Order: sequence, then C-alpha cells, then structure tokens
Amino acid sequence: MYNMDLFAALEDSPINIINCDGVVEYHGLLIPFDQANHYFGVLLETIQWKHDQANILGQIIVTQRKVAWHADKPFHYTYSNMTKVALPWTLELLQLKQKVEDATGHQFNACLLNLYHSGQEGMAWHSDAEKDLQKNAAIASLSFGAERKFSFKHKVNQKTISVSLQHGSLLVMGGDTQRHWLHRLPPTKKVTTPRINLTFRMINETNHLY
Ligand SMILES: O=C(O)CCC(=O)C(=O)O
Ligand SMILES: [Fe+2]
Repeated sequence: MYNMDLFAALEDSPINIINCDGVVEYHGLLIPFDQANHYFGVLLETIQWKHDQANILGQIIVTQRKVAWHADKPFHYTYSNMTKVALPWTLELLQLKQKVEDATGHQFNACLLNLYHSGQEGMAWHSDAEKDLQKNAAIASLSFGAERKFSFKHKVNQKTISVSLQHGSLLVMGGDTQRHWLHRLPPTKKVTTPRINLTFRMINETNHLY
C-alpha cells in the first residue's frame, strides 16, 4: 500500500504506481476538501442514480451499487452485456470534466459514475477495454466521499498493487494499462459511508444514433 503523505507532497508531479505494462498515475487531491464536499452532495442529489445491471449467461443481475452514464452525445456503451445510452452533462459534471482535462492534458467525451452506498459494495476484477472505448485512451478516475482501497493485478504475473483513493483525488489509467492489468474496488467491512466515483472516458464518436 502506498503512503498517502508521500502523495500529498507529490500533488504536482504524479508518479506511476505500476512499474511496467501501462501507466497509472495517482495525482492525489485534485479538488480541495470543501469543494469536494460540495460536489459530493450535489452529485448525490442531482444525478439520476440507477442500480446497475449485468447480463450473465442470460440472467439479469441487479447490483446494489448505482450508476449513471453522461456524455457529449447519446453515446451507447456496452459492458457486462448491457447497453446504456448517455444522458447530457450536468453543470457540475462539466466543471469536473474541465478540471480533470486541465490536470491531465487529456480530453474526455463521456463519464461513468458509480455510487457505492457503503464498503459492502465494490467492483470485481475487470479491465475497461470495451470496443466502445477508444483504444488506449486514458481513463481518469475522480473519487468523492469514503476513502477506499483500489487494486491492480497484472494479468500474467499476478503482481498486485493497491492505492487508497482519497476524497477529491484523481487517478489516471493510461497507455497499455487495460490490456495488461485488471483493477477492482474490494468490498470492506471497515467503511460504512458512501463513495462516489467518476471515470471520465473517450467513447468512439460513432457510438450514437443520428
Ligand atoms: O470506483 C472506482 O474507483 C472504479 C470503478 C471502475 O473501475 C469502473 O467504473 O470501471
Ligand atoms: Fe474500471
């Protein structure tokens, strides 16, 4: 586990937390505490949170975790064999997208939002390399609320690396990361409060109807 005091000192020069086969940069706090509280509250209130669904061998599974999908256009995004159509940006999502673009130098056209009501909810090992996503485009992950552990596991050598994602922090996964590494948000009994995560992504421009 990485030492967060070190990261606090490194806010302006993020370091790569995986040492091969991709780039994962932890930027520490992008949004100061008071602003992060504001965004957490507004996102909780204004986003139309819906339970996520997965189609596993024809069985529709409904998750405890809630999600939302917003983008520049009504892009389609298919994962776990279910297709979502994007809603337009809200004011706060556009503000946050701008901050993330300024900090990373990358552009994003979509955002997947996750609401974990407590540490009981997490996300299993996966990589985000669906065909709807632009190949090797960076994914920027912004976290609000409860601090949670986030882990990477190399697909071949199984090496595992974890980082603790703070309220208002930014993590960027780039290059070949999705091809070589899985990631997950492990469930934990230690956390009893909610967390909101925003992953800004680049969807292929052809993924919408009109
Ligand atoms: O909640 C997180 O920190 C990450 C979620 C994630 O991996 C995803 O939405 O693909
Ligand atoms: Fe992911």
